[in-house]
Formats: sequence, structure tokens, C-alpha cells
Amino acid sequence: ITVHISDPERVEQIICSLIKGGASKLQIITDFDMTLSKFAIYILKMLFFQLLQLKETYYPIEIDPHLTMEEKYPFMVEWYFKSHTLLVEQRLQKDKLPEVVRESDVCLREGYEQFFDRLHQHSIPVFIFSAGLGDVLEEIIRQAGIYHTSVKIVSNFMDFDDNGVLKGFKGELIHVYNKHDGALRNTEYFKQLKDNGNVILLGDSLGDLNMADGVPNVENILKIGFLNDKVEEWLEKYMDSYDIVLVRDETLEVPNSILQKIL
Ligand SMILES: Nc1ccn([C@@H]2O[C@H](COP(=O)(O)O)[C@@H](O)[C@H]2O)c(=O)n1
Ligand SMILES: [Mg+2]
Repeated sequence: ITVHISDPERVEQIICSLIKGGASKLQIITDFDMTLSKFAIYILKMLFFQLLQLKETYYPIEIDPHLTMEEKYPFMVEWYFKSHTLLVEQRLQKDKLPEVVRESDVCLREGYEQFFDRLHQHSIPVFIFSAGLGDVLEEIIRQAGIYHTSVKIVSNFMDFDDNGVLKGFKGELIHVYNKHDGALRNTEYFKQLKDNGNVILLGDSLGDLNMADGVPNVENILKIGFLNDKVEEWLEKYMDSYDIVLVRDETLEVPNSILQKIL
């Protein structure tokens, strides 16, 4: 594992404050694809070749170091719109989802059981904020045995007709670069956690840094970023934005060891 920290003293200070606050003050806000999971395309690549083709067009834009988030924004909307339309056209059936997930090669990062079990034991709220497919994500974590009561998912949820056939998506589209808007739509959730002012945020995209924008009373926040792709181009920017940057790390070892200190 390669751990990069631009300001080790600051990180130490934050971790000390998190330890002092303990379980009662803590909450977790995390992305899903490429943060909790190792690979982003899993199921979809097996089922829908056209989705893969879309990914080949738009993913390079998502991670292009020469474009700003604002420049990428319309492409992300276009990508998600096209892929959601494709899924609807495929008439995806709700009752097929468990089988689809079982047969997929989705792979959560090593150490995920320890991560979720420890959080569950201490009743720490976990907010999974994903621009992926909410129903698929739910099924993945259900099958992995980690869909504990303290886990809340905000994502793109499917809307099925009376026959269980996909007819569209509920609510406003969430994509990698509008998580700020989604965060602010969930202020009710964060208000209920008004005493949990210590946040550990986990993400893999710069867009994930906005996931905590709905938290009204942040006292301490530790931002851990997984840098999976185009490492040379992105490292400096990630180090400026995340407190801890984990490069090509396939595990949850670092978050787990921090949690072990706090809980
Ligand atoms: N049709 C799509 C749309 C997005 N992706 C990838 O999923 C990631 C978003 O999910 P998060 O849990 O990370 O918010 C994003 O990075 C896209 O690369 C996809 O594979 N297919
Ligand atoms: Mg992600």
C-alpha cells in the first residue's frame, strides 16, 4: 500500500480528536464504486455490452486530468441519461437482481467485513452515497451480509411498474460531480445526527469530497481518498484535497486501523 499524506501533523491532530470523541460522535460518509468496491463495472459488463461501450466513451472524460469538474458535468449527465435509458429499454426485471448480483464478479475491498462489523457493533451511522444503481448496491451489500440497520443508502433507485419491470429512475439523477446537491437534499438525515460531528469521509473521485456538504455541524473531518487510476497525473491534486491518499490500494486496511483506534 502506498499512503500519501501532505500534512501528517494535521492528520494526526484530526485522528486524535476522533479518538477523543469516540463512538458517540462519529459518523461515516462513503462512496461505493471504487471506494468500497474494487471494480466499477462488474455486473453491467456481463449483462449489457452497450453500457460497456458507453463507459469506454465517458469514463476517460470522468478521469481526464485536463478538464475541470464543470467541463465534465454535462458529459456525466449525458452518460448517466444514456445508460439509464438503456436499462429501461432492456426491461430489467426487479426479481432478476439477486441472481444478477450472485453471478457477477463484484468484489468489495478486502477487510470490508471487519469495517462494517466494527461500525455495526458500535452503532456508527454509515451513509453510502453512490452515483451508481441503488437497487444493485443494496443487493450487493445484502448478499455480502453487511446491510446493517445503521447503513443508509442514497443513490439512483430504480422505479419498477406493477409487473416488476424497470420503467425509470426515482428522484433526481446523482452523478459523480453533483454529490453536493444530493448531500443538501439529505439534510434531514444529517440533522438527526446532529451530535455526530466527527466524520470519516471515504471516496475515490474529487466529486466525492462534496458528500459531507449536508452535515451542519462538522467538528472534525478526515477525508480518505482512494486513487485508483492515472496516479501520476492526479496525485498532487488528490493530496491537496484528501487528508490521506491511498494509491492503488485494494483494501480497507487503513480505514480499519483508524477505526480500531477510535472504537
Ligand atoms: N452507467 C454508469 C455510470 C457510472 N459508472 C461508474 O460508477 C461510478 C459512480 O458510482 P459511485 O458509487 O462511485 O458514486 C463512477 O465513477 C462511474 O465510473 C458506471 O460504471 N456506469
Ligand atoms: Mg466511486
